[in-house]
Amino acid sequence: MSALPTDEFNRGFIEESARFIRSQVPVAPKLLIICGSGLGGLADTIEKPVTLSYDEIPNFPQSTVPGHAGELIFGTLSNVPVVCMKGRFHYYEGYSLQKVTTPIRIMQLLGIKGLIITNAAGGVNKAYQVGDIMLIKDHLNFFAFGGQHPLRGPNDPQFGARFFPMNRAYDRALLEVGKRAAAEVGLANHCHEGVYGIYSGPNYETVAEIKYLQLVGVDAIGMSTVPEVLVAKHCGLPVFGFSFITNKCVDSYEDAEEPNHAHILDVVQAKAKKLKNLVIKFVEHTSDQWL
Ligand SMILES: O=P(O)(O)O[C@@H]1C[C@H](O)[C@@H](CO)O1
Ligand code: HPA
Repeated sequence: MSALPTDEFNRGFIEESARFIRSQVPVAPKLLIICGSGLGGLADTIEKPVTLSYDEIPNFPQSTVPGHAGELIFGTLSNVPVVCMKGRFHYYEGYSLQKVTTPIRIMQLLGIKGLIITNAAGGVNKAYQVGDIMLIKDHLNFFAFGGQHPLRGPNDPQFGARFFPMNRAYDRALLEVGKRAAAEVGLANHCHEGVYGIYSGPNYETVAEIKYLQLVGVDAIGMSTVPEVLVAKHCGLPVFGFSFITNKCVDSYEDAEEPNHAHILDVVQAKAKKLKNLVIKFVEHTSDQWL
C-alpha cells in the first residue's frame, strides 16, 4: 500500500494550528464561511474583523491561486461569531485531499457549528445563465468513483464515524432558508437548486466531458467544495452551499468561447454586492442555530 498522508490530518498536527489561532483571536467562531474564487469580498461584511494570514498559522496550507487571498477573517455577522476563509485549497495545487480539508477540522476544534461553502462554477445546465446562483442540493463526487477521498486512511473516531451517510449532506432546512434569503436580496429569478460536480482541473472540461456531465445530472461543475463537505459531514456539521455561475460550459466544437480564470474573477466582482447580501440575510435568518 502506498504511504498515507495521515500526519497532515492527525489530531496533534491540527491541534497545533487550533492552539495558535486561539492564542490570537478573542472570540471562538461558531460558523465557517469558505469563499470561492473571487468571493473573498464576502468577508468585507464581517464586523470587528481580526485578520490572520495563512502563513502565520502553523501547518496551514498556503493559497496559490489568484482570487484566493490567504487570510482568515474572524469577527461577527448578525451577532454570530464567524470565521471567513478568504482563500481555499484545491487538489490541482498539489495538496493532498487531507491537506485541502485540514481547515475544516481545525475550525471544528475551535467550536464551529456549521459551514457555509461557496464556489465559482461553470453552468452545465443549459437553463443556467452567467451571474446566476445555484444552491447546492447534492453533489457528484467523481474523485470517489476513482477511489480518491480525504478520509482514506485510519479513521479518528474523535472526529467522526468510519462510515457515514451523505444522502442529506446539504441540509434541507438551510437550503430553504437560502432560497428565502436569495429572494429577499433580489436573486429570486437568478436562483436555482442543483447538483455540483467536482472535476480535478486545472484545465477546464472538454466538450465530450461537458456532454457527459449533462447526461449524468450535473448542473454546475467546479474544482472544489466536495472534499470540504465530506470532512464537514464526517464531523457532523450542517452545510449550506452555493455555486456562483461564472461561465457557461461549452458543449459544441463550433462555439469559440473559452473559460478564463481572470474573466471568472471579473464576473464574480460584478455581482459581489448581491452575494454579500445573500450571506448576510442567510446568517441573519439562521443565527439562533449557531449560538
Ligand atoms: O475555489 P473555487 O472552486 O471557487 O474556484 C474555481 C475552480 C478553480 O479553482 C477556478 C477556476 O477558474 O475557480
Ligand atoms: N469548470 C470547472 N471549474 C470552474 C468552471 C468551469 O467551467 N468555472 C469556474 N470554475
